[in-house]
Amino acid sequence: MPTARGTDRQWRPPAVILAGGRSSRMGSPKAGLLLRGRTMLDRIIERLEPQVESIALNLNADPGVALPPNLVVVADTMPGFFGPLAGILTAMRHAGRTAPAASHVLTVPTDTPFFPDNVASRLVDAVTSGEEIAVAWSDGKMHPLFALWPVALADDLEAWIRTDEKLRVRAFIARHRSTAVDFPLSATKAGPLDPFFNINTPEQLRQAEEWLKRLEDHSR
Ligand SMILES: Nc1nc2c(ncn2[C@@H]2O[C@H](COP(=O)(O)OP(=O)(O)OP(=O)(O)O)[C@@H](O)[C@H]2O)c(=O)[nH]1
Ligand SMILES: [Mg+2]
Repeated sequence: MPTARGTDRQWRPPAVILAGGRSSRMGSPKAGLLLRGRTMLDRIIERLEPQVESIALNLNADPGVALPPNLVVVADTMPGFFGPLAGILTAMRHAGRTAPAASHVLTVPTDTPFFPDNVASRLVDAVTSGEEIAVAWSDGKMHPLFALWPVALADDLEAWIRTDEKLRVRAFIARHRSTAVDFPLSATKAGPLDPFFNINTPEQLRQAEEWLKRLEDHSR
């Protein structure tokens, strides 16, 4: 079974980009936001593509931007905006359908454009069984949407979404075997950058623009 460490170190997981939320703090869909002239989605795909076997986009509304023509789009299997866990469930179901040999599926949110270029391989290396979740950390914080999810947990997750009131990703992780994978701050010419810098608001978009400007200025 192409699972992980011990069986196939080169294994690349299927991946799903999570863009199914309402973007209420930002006010417009985050996948289509421009960051120094390129969409967040383009930036995420470019970084993710070399790391994974396949990419699908989880989306529940108009992204507000033209999508790459070959990109597979999957809406939540449980409609109703149940939050990120609904996107994770959709990712598990999608992988179960399209990559039946895969033990795990990787999720990456659409609003974190500087994520590490080895996030997939480090998470894959960390799991020791088909039942274990691997989740990214940096700077003492968990980033629960950067995780490798056992596809076999889909039915359990669906039942949890139907019954739990808070629907917190961390609480779901806590119910299962998981392993934490710590990532260092990225050493850039403009100083240390948390690779999981997350853009939820117009102010954070401005800060990300500022980062990119500094990085580009320093590389000249
Ligand atoms: N599939 C799905 N994904 C969701 C849902 N709600 C949030 N997400 C995803 O979860 C991740 C983190 O969510 P937030 O950063 O809070 O994004 P959001 O909910 O769109 O934004 P806010 O409305 O401002 O909270 C993003 O990648 C979202 O796309 C949902 O109901 N369904
Ligand atoms: Mg939200």
